[in-house]
Amino acid sequence: MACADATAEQLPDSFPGKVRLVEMSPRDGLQNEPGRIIATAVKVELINRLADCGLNHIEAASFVSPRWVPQMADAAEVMAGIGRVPGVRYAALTPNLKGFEQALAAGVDEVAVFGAASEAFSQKNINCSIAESLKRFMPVVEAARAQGIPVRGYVSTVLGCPYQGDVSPQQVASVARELYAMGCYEISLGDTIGVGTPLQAKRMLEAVAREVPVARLAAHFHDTYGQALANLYAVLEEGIAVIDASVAGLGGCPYARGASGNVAMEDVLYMLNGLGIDTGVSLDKLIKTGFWITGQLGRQNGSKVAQACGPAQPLLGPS
Ligand SMILES: CC(C)(COP(=O)([O-])OP(=O)([O-])OC[C@H]1O[C@@H](n2cnc3c(N)ncnc32)[C@H](O)[C@@H]1OP(=O)([O-])[O-])[C@@H](O)C(=O)NCCC(=O)NCCSC(=O)C[C@@](C)(O)CC(=O)[O-]
Repeated sequence: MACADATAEQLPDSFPGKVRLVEMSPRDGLQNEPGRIIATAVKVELINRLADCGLNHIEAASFVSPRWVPQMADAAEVMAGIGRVPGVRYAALTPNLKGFEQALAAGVDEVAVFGAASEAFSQKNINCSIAESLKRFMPVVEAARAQGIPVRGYVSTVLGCPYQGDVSPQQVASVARELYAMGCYEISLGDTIGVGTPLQAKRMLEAVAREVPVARLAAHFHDTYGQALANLYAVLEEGIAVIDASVAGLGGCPYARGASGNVAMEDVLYMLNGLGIDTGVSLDKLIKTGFWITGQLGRQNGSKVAQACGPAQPLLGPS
């Protein structure tokens, strides 16, 4: 069987017919890369290649404090360097008004505020409580609305926190509700440390869906414990139709100890192709892009599908 041709099965009724894929690698994928600062030109080429794969929603950068996340310090240069493909939405994280103003000047199409369901994680990641973070996001959402820029909202630690352990579905639902009520058009639910399992993911989603329509929710699962695809299948069955993932499974949050990458985009796409769910993305090109970026970073490709299908390409390593 050719790699791009996972056999399409009859789609169960509860599944969405179409899924929007949100590519995380230029931001979530690279923000935690250890060792050396990745060249702006590499980030720019990655984003251009991802757009060429058919991905039309790419989180390209992060306008956060460079002291907190040095890998994202060149966000404005990255935005200035990329080719802007019509129909592709180039998004960026903005934790506060300062970040929003920089993102606006850099010409992003969309911004995202990022909160957490766990107090401890909120403190470690953005240096404030959940309540304070929500207060801080409000002017960002208002300023974005005034400029006609859509705002996405993240809730981290939806299935567990590296600092405080269990997180209740009700707490996730409460933060998601606040972000949605504030004006975020979509809430992305992050299993930041990839500890969740399928029934837990379903229960969490059921609680959130009582507060925010499921059509306004996205799944953002990391694959630390190898559960991400199973968890995605569980939430697809509940109607989730937006999935965040990262080519080659790159990534991890600098403020979540032990967190590995996002679920690999290639693996998600292979599964969706097998379910007959339309995405408009080329698996073949994506696999090539995954090998290209892992070659640039000098690291192994974290996608099982790429490992199974791709030519065993030698790592080029950093030059
Ligand atoms: C939120 C802050 C800024 C608070 O950090 P703070 O230290 O409390 O902020 P502050 O307002 O006191 O400012 C301190 C300094 O930072 C500067 N500053 C302030 N804001 C900005 C900005 N936007 N851009 C550039 N610089 C900024 C500000 O100007 C000042 O500079 P100084 O006067 O000391 O020279 C900080 O904690 C921060 O940047 N955190 C970022 C953390 C981060 O990016 N984490 C990774 C992304 S979240 C994630 O990965 C999870 C997710 C989304 O993928 C979903 C999931 O998987 O769960």
